[in-house]
Amino acid sequence: MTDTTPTPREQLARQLAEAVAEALRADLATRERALLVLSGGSTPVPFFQALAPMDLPWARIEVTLADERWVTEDADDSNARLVREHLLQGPAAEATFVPLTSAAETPEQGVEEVAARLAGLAWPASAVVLGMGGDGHTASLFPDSQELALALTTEEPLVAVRTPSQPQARITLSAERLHRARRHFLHITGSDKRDVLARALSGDDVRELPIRAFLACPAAIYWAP
Ligand SMILES: O=C(O)[C@H](O)[C@@H](O)[C@H](O)[C@H](O)COP(=O)(O)O
Repeated sequence: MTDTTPTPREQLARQLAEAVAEALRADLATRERALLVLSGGSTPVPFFQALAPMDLPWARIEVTLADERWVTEDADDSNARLVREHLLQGPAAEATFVPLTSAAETPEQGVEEVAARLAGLAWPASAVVLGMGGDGHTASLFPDSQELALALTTEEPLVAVRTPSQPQARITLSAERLHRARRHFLHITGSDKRDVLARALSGDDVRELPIRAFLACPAAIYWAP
């Protein structure tokens, strides 16, 4: 007899999907369109898979990314590919997805075009779902990035980011634009990230642990072992 009890991480993904769906429904009760900002990486996949089949007016929902690696959409490490493969399936395929890359060689060359693309979306976002790396980064706001100070202070929506800890050039929503949301969710799993979160909650230096810029938005923390 196979055990069908969901794991803590599967339960977490489902609870987060229900909370995000509820946020979208609430906003769409009074607005024509709603915007959802998602992070990439590995953690969100079960969340995307739990959200995709939900009964939502997907044709009125816009989806974009908190950040992206500056790679083609068919690359293994493309966040756009992750969203298309795990979220924009079935009912959710009706959503409007706005990727953060262009045909430009570099994010520095592409940032203006992508910013123009974002301008027409339904800001403030209904929800921003953030992840977190072991170094306390979120989106592509990395402690070892020379663009971190700019990304934390600029009024511009997007920043091109290069950082020694990452193999690819990246583009990220700025802290200002990530804050332009009605709700923030932090989706993390495992004991290592729990310990990083504990450190982040016990200090104030955002440059040391950039996730700190979003812990008092307020943020709903979705963590499972
Ligand atoms: O492009 C990315 O990689 C994400 O947007 C990034 O900010 C992610 O949320 C963290 O790196 C955690 O990634 P994992 O979920 O893979 O640990």
